[in-house]
Amino acid sequence: MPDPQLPSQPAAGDGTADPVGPIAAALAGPGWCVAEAFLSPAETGALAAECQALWEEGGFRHARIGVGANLRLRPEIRSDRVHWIDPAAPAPALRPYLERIERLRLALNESLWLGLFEFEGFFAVYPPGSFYARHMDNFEGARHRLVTCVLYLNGDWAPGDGGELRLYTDGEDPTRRVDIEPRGGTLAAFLSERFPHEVLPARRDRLSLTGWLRLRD
Ligand SMILES: O=C(O)CCC(=O)C(=O)O
Ligand SMILES: [Fe+2]
Repeated sequence: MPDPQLPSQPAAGDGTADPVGPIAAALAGPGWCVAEAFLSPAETGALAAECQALWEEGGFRHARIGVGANLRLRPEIRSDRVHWIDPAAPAPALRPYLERIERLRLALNESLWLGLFEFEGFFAVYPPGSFYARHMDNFEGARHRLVTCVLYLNGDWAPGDGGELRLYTDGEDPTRRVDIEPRGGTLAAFLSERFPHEVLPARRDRLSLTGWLRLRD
């Protein structure tokens, strides 16, 4: 099996490398990948500042799980806070990311015939001690999310800070897993239906932009 850990790449915005092709290839192969420097430090910093400003305005709420009438607060399962993005009016800081995700959507539709229709996503903040227990991204009764994309926004995340994304690479065997550090500018992408995952407790505020390429309702 090819190594799904993509090599560290130059900033995608500097014209020397485009991460979209390798990510699409990794999703078609092992089904998951980690792309460092998916955004440049400046682009990542602008998103972190946007996230911080929304937080200070009181724009976040406790994340819930489930769908429709079954949406529930379950802090014993997840304790992050979220702010959903309005795709019709994205903040300027979101544009470089949304542009790259749109190209990934088109590349996946071309290579894998996934029929991905749109992106939905939210800023997430995991305050110290918060986590998200092992889960799948599609809740009962809704199977529209095909590709999970998580972009990390803390420019100075260090190994002792916790908050790793633990991805179970073989759903049958819980010992087969990778822990992905949430370092600013890194994108973790995986097929939503294939990989259970969890977020280990963060020891400091952990900022991210989580979203899905999904089918039409
Ligand atoms: O932040 C992460 O690393 C993953 C978040 C997640 O699994 C989710 O929001 O469904
Ligand atoms: Fe998830």
